[in-house]
Amino acid sequence: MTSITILIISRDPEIHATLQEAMDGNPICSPDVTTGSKAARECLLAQGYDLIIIDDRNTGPPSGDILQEIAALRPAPTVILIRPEASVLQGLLPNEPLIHEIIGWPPSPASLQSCLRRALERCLLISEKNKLEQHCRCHTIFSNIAGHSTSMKELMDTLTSLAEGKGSILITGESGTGKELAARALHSLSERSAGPFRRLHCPSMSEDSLLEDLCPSSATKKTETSFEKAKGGTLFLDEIANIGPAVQEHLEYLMTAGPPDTPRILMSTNQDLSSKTETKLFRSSLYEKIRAGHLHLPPLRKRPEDIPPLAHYLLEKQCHKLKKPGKSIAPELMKRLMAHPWEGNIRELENTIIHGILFSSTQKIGTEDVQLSGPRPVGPCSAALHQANYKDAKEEALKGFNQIYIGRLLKRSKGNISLAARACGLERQALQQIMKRYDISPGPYRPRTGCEGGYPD
Ligand SMILES: Nc1ncnc2c1ncn2[C@@H]1O[C@H](COP(=O)(O)OP(=O)(O)OP(=O)(O)O)[C@@H](O)[C@H]1O
Repeated sequence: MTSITILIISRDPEIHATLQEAMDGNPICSPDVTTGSKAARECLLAQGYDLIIIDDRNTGPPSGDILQEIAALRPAPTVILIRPEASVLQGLLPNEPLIHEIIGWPPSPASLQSCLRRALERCLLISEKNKLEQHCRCHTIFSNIAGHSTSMKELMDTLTSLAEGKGSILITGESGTGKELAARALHSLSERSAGPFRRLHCPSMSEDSLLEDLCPSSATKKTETSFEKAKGGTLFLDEIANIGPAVQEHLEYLMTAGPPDTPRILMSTNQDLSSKTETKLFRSSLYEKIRAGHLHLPPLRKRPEDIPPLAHYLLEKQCHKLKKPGKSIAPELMKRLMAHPWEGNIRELENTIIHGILFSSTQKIGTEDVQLSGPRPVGPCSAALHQANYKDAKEEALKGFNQIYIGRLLKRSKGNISLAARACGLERQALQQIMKRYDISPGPYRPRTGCEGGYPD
């Protein structure tokens, strides 16, 4: 049976007793009682409530501060306000939209019963609606996550239960294992799913701007900080391993004593934070806090049984995205995919599939349509290179690598730069810059007439 969590905020023991008596015998009620605003705040931080009853009789204007904090809670609770009897009739209250029922005190037993009944019915309906929405969300979210190995099933279970909590979560795993996908799933499955999801890519920000962005408000920043934009939702700090000491300290403050409207904080890393704490590069007190909620994504090579479902899922997804007719994977290619070590994990698999879609000329993608072993290292062993200084030798090796690698891409794309860029996971402009730097022209790879199957850029 659904149980309704209730918080009664009142200094008056008579109110506690009367309300508890009115609810007595109702098995769905489990009221917590608190006497002052400070204790109430602690309760609100610790858990979510379906129903909050606030005694507002002796405090002048209706408890503005606490009401403001309640207004920021997600999901929004049902709120009952207890007022001195006379003031019930005194027009609208400043926070009227937040308040669902007002009880004039002392109430008649009948009016108290009916007010509580209405509020509890409302809470039950909201809880049923939330459950249904959660069920639909799970279905949609999990249909975007492929893989049915035992480790993937365990991962889904951990993800679902972590999503239901309120604490911060650390997502670890090698590059390309799906950490960002997991962060988005955690947000979508959480009770904050209606709120915003903001991602901060830590390595691409300076310590100062990261610090500024993590502030509830910042005098120096003209635009809203990411913290503000993520209020009521989730803030995802991607790649936190190298954040500076000041950011680490502020993060720890947010996680321990941040304001109640602090967004839920998710973090990711592909590094070993525990060894970073040993070398004092990462605050051990922060590490202890963030690893309390931990989700680890195993590398693809440790779950080869996930490769076929992932390959099929990514094939369908990318054919749709690239507006290509449905294709299939030849059995020989699937065998090669299963045997490949996938150091770049699912992102590498996805890029391989994109390559196959773009370069296969039939409906079936075969081994000849993909590049699994990557280009062979070029030139570094030549005698001439060994005589050059390090900088020149490196530049020469890079030139050779780029000419062969990009040359092969352009050959396959018949000189089409956009297509070549997409196949290797670069932006068109970035590929063009590299081509310019290493003096690579698409001309020789283009068909001689405009109608020999070349693609317009
Ligand atoms: N289980 C999965 N099912 C379907 N697609 C997946 C799965 N895991 C990852 N992907 C896809 O693989 C790609 C890489 O995933 P993502 O960006 O989440 O990895 P990451 O671990 O955050 O990578 P990085 O550390 O390099 O930032 C994305 O396109 C993502 O949608």
